[in-house]
Amino acid sequence: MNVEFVHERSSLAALAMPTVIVMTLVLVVSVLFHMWMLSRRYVKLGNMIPGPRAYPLIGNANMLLGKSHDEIMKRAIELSFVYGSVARGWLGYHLVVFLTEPADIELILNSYVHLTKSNEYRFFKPWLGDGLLISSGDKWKSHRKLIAPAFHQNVLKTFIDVFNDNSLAVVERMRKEVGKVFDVHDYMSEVTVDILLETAMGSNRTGENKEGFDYAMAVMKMCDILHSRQIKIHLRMDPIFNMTKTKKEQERLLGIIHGLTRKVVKQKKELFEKNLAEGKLPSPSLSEIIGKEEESSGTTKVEEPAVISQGSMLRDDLDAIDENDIGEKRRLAFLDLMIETAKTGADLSDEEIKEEVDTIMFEGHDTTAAGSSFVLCLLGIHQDIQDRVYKEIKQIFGDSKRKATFNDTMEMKYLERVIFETLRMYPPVPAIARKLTQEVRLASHDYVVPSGTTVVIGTYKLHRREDIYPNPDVFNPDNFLPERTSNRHYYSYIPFSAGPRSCVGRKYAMLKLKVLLTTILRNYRVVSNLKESDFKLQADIILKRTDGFRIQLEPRV
Ligand code: HEM
Repeated sequence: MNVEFVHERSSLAALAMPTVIVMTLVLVVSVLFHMWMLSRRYVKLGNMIPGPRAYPLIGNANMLLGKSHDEIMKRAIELSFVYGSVARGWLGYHLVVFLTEPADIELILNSYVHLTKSNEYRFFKPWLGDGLLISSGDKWKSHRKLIAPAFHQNVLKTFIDVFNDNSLAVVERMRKEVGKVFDVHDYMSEVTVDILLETAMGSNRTGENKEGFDYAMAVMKMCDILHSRQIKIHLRMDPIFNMTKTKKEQERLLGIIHGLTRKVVKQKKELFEKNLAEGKLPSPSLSEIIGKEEESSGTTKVEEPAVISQGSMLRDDLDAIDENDIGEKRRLAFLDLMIETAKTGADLSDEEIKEEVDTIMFEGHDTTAAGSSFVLCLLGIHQDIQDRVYKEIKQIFGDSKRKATFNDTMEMKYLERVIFETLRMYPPVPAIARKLTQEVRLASHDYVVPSGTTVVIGTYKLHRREDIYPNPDVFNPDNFLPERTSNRHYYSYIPFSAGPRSCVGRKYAMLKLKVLLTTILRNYRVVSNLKESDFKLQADIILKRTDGFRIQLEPRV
């Protein structure tokens, strides 16, 4: 036998020995760890809930690996048919429970206990800090109470001109697309940022205002970065993300965004204080704008916990209010209202005001851009429904070219149903996630969801339940006729979430969508030769089409 060969074999064996020992040790520790985990109440309770077979250490994480976001979305929908309205998954040993039963959803969303957002929301932190969307506990409660009045209907009414002017501007910008197939989302995104710049900060990006322009661009790019952190597994991990060019770009964009928000907060505050020193009290005050009843009670109302029926939610968005009331005379951005609130004794620092403005810019942007884009795509496909919307527009405006008023928006009943139906089938926020800090016994099944679990409320799937919406995959605005909505469980329709932590901007969004969509439809017929089955949906924080929101426009004569 070759001596050299024998020597090589023995040194290989010497090397292999420790490796075998280490591997055996790892295996034994893993098995013991797995057994210990199985014996824990958390895991035992989780395993009582139906779900796909979980593997030691990885749980069901294998189902996500290497999958694109539309594949994950497709798979999640398939599994929802297998496991029903309560299902679980394991990410390693972290329990994730999916709920699509209105009674269970109510338990979570209508509670003042389950308000903590899941870890997924951490990507927003560098931008939004502790703003309303991600804060929790007492901070969230007190800020919600301070901010909700700024979204009062009387304040929103003063924004009608901003909605009109920016809608007309985007109609003009889109003229160059006439006759072509194009992605309408870019336009909807731009007009949304423009409107938010004016209504949230009292700023704009027209003419000389380069800062406003850079800010708008930075908001749009930051949204793209947040999306890519959701989609790309490696970017989800902070240590890896921190080494990428995207992180550097994020820092640059946040420099622009925070720089402008801070500057505007400072300027507006100085102006407010100067006026105050000169005895020029803001008139009317915020409490005068939103009505005497709140002022006299000494507190401002937090939005009602949503125990109202769906039918009344439709009315809630458009309460009849006199066109010539005090609010019309004084248009203030959300930022001004927050400065005023802070100056009248509320505990709201400059940095906190900045965080809330940033939050409104983020939450108000992508959601409404996606919502309006979906409406236009669906109207392009369903010409009969577009004709009915146009007939309603003609009844309201006749042949006049005048701008929409608040009262006009109250007449847009059919369009309202079209928007609600679009948000049913394509909810811009397709899922809501909470981290449980207390265990919950579900209403629909005899399961206890342990504390520490991530609960995912599957809005998209809930909105397509056949027992709630017959023919759920058919676009039918009549699903929102008052006689149909009045018999439905309130928590069976939650595009804006519901309960104490519902969307603070929902009335703003509905009003803006109505003005924007009617302005577009008064000028163009929307055409599409696609079918809804062609839509490639992306499972993300915001529901979008990966194939683009492609439509065509024909000028109306
Ligand atoms: C179609 C448009 C919109 C949809 C579908 C929508 C949907 C939602 C949903 C589902 C939530 C709850 C998120 C969660 O709990 O994780 C939410 C929260 C929020 N939305 Fe909207 N939103 C829209 C427009 C807006 C607009 C225009 C604004 C502001 C101008 C806004 C501001 C907010 C804020 C500040 C929160 C956090 C509320 C809190 O936690 O107390 N949203 N939105």
